[in-house]
Amino acid sequence: MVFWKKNSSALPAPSFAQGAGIAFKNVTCMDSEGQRAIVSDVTCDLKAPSTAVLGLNGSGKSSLLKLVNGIYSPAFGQVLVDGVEVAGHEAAVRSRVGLLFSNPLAQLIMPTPTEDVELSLRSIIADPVERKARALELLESRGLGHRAHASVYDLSGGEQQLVALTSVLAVEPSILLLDEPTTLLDLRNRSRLIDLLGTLDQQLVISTHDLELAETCQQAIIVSNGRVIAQGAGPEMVTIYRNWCAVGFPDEETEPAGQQSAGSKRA
Ligand SMILES: Nc1ncnc2c1ncn2[C@@H]1O[C@H](COP(=O)(O)OP(=O)(O)OP(=O)(O)O)[C@@H](O)[C@H]1O
Repeated sequence: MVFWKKNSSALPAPSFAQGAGIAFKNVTCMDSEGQRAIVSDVTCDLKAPSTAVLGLNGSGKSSLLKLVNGIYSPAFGQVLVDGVEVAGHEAAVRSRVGLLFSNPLAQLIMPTPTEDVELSLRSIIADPVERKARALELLESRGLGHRAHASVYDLSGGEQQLVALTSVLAVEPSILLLDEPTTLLDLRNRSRLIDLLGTLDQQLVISTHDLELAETCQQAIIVSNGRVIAQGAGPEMVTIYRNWCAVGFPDEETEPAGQQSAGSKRA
């Protein structure tokens, strides 16, 4: 696996085609040791306003998201974001693609919400006074004004998630990748987050085990053993996925129910 190369920003600024979406072209990504494909020959276009990525634990969902914003690089094939290949343009792509982790503490790196959002704004607002004012305004708009100067460790999980989302959205990316965004939330905060996602202008790609959330997405893909094995309308894919979870996936050998293990069998 190849990680982001710092000198990529030296390349000429690429011209993005707004709305072209995400394209995987015969993408294979190897694990850190280069021994095993964690994503195998994936070809698909993600253009819908919202796409759910469904799959069992370890099927490769997060790895697909990491390929889109250049945290992981393909060993073979190409990943395109709005018509621009991610490899070689990682910095430019990251300014267009926000990624929200399932555990907000994995991405809140500053001591307080205000400082975290300010850090995010550094790339677009040079003046520190203006930056702080904007950070406070954004936190206020998400109902977090009263927690703006608290320690991020003193926030509830739901508040941490909202701060992380505020930081990611502060730079107005055109695509938002969300990795299991509802996993750590209670029912109320889960509903609030789903409602909030419905108001965003960004193209959303959501890796999730939350099938109700997946049903709200226009599109869904089903990932199994690092391959995209189905793509279609969100609700239709959820029905198919539920069935495969019960009876076995097409690329698994038949095993007695309850004994199937993710990643252990190949078609
Ligand atoms: N950097 C890495 N080095 C080695 N193996 C990796 C790496 N990243 C992912 N993997 C492996 O690739 C497989 C897919 O991982 P991934 O995190 O993409 O799955 P997932 O579908 O998101 O799983 P979950 O639903 O449990 O979060 C797993 O077996 C995982 O251990």
